Amino acid sequence: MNMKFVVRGQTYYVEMHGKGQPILLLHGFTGSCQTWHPLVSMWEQHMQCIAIDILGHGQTDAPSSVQRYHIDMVAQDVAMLLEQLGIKKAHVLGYSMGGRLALTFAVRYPQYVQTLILESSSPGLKTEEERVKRREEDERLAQFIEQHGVASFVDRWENIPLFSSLKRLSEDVQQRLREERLQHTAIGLANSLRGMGTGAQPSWWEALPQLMFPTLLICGEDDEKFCRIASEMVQLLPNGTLITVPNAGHVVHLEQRERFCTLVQQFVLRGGLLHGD
Ligand SMILES: C=C(O[C@H]1C=C[C@H](C(=O)CCC(=O)O)[C@@H](C(=O)O)[C@@H]1O)C(=O)O
Repeated sequence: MNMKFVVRGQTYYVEMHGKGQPILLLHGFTGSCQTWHPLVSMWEQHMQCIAIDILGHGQTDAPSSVQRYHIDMVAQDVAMLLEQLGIKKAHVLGYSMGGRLALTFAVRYPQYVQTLILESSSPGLKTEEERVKRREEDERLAQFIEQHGVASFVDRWENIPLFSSLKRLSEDVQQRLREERLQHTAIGLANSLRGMGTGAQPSWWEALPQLMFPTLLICGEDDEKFCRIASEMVQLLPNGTLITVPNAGHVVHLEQRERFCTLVQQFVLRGGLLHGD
């Protein structure tokens, strides 16, 4: 079921599939609800899947004001969307940028969170020096998008080292991912980087020890950077589990779809426990 909701003047596109325990699905930068389509068919028998196009992405509005994309603003939008949907508590799954949003949402609105699942994500950058440097990098990337267009940006983006393992996937899967990345507007992607990029958000490193709900961190074995981040995060989480998935890089849900699906479903249906816990 596809719906649109207005939240503080912004129209959000939402897809809902299945029945059972609600799970909120938050895609990554250049993603959309389509990110989850290959997985929902396996989850919908047991979980009510609620996917959102994040501000600036897909069929959700892409406002011109950078401030509107601040990750705290978007997390509040998510809370208001759940209220409109009548959902008091949900499992929350975020991939990459969507994981940073999921973590922001969990820190700000823990009352809504049953369990938290973060795929290839981070709590942000620890120091203001790192954040300033990253904001400058993301500003340059945002200007590239605006000056050269989304297609040129996607050509560049899909070839960064972080996604090198995706070349192992079939042409069909790679083409579908490319088409998902191409659907957005330049202003939406550029302002998403400026407003909710890794350098623009607060650091949640010091908030991790306060997160009492079960938290599952998933990273791909070949994604050294985000496995390193996850290994540090799990030490700080009171109820954290880290699963490193072999033969996968940053996009675990694509590169090891069955394993990812099973991990998430087991974690959700067992209330935050995994086999052998
Ligand atoms: C390249 C880095 O940062 C980017 C990498 C991943 C994030 C993401 O959401 C990518 C999703 C995708 O394209 O499949 C993105 C983000 O969190 O906004 C980061 O900009 C890096 O080395 O940190």
